[in-house]
Amino acid sequence: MVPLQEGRDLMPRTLEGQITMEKTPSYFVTKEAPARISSMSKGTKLIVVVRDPVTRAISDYTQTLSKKPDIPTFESLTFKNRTTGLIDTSWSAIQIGIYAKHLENWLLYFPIGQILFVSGERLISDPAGELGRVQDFLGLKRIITDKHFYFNKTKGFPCLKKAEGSSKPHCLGKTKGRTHPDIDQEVVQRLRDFYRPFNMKFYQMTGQDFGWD
Ligand SMILES: Nc1ncnc2c1ncn2[C@@H]1O[C@H](COP(=O)(O)OS(=O)(=O)O)[C@@H](OP(=O)(O)O)[C@H]1O
Repeated sequence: MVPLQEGRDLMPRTLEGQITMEKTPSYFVTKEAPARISSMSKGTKLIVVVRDPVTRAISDYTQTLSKKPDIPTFESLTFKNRTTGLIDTSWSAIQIGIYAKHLENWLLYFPIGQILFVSGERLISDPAGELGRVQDFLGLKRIITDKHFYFNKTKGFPCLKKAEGSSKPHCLGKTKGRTHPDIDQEVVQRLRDFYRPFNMKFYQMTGQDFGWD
């Protein structure tokens, strides 16, 4: 994360009728981020894309594995002690998915109405619907609709019919939508049990049921 003044200097000036956006996934889990952003601009609207924390952890691991193929297995990193089933909550892949805990930190500085939670699952199954919510939240006209997307069977994900400034279709790159390794189902179940209470708390805090169970 860049220091506040530097971060502000890097941001372009926002004129009347413009919206300045900044995307840094790690902000949601960075302890100092809410205070820093709030002191820069209290009215900032925040958008967080969340997905099932178990799939998120496996996705995170898959990304690391692609860069460092020699890391231990997902199963061995998950536990502090496999025999007792004690989960290693200090492993970032696990820690990041405890959304309720991170959200508590943001609610010290921002009202819940200023944060939009986008479902990662619906972003795939109904991209236009989810982007409709984003446009409404930002006070924009619903310009992006169903017409802008098609389902790419090879990629297995929705893609844009036409990329901005181009007449060609555009999918996200090779690093998005990687095949995940098969994980021991017992470990997956243990993680489901671990996250359940945090997920319930998160649904309660956001007033949204993300259907992760
Ligand atoms: N349209 C489309 N195409 C490809 N991928 C899609 C799409 N929509 C959502 N996703 C999901 O986005 C996941 C990658 O996002 P990340 O959060 O890792 O992105 S980022 O690196 O933090 O910017 C990526 O996770 P993985 O499947 O684990 O790669 C996808 O599940």
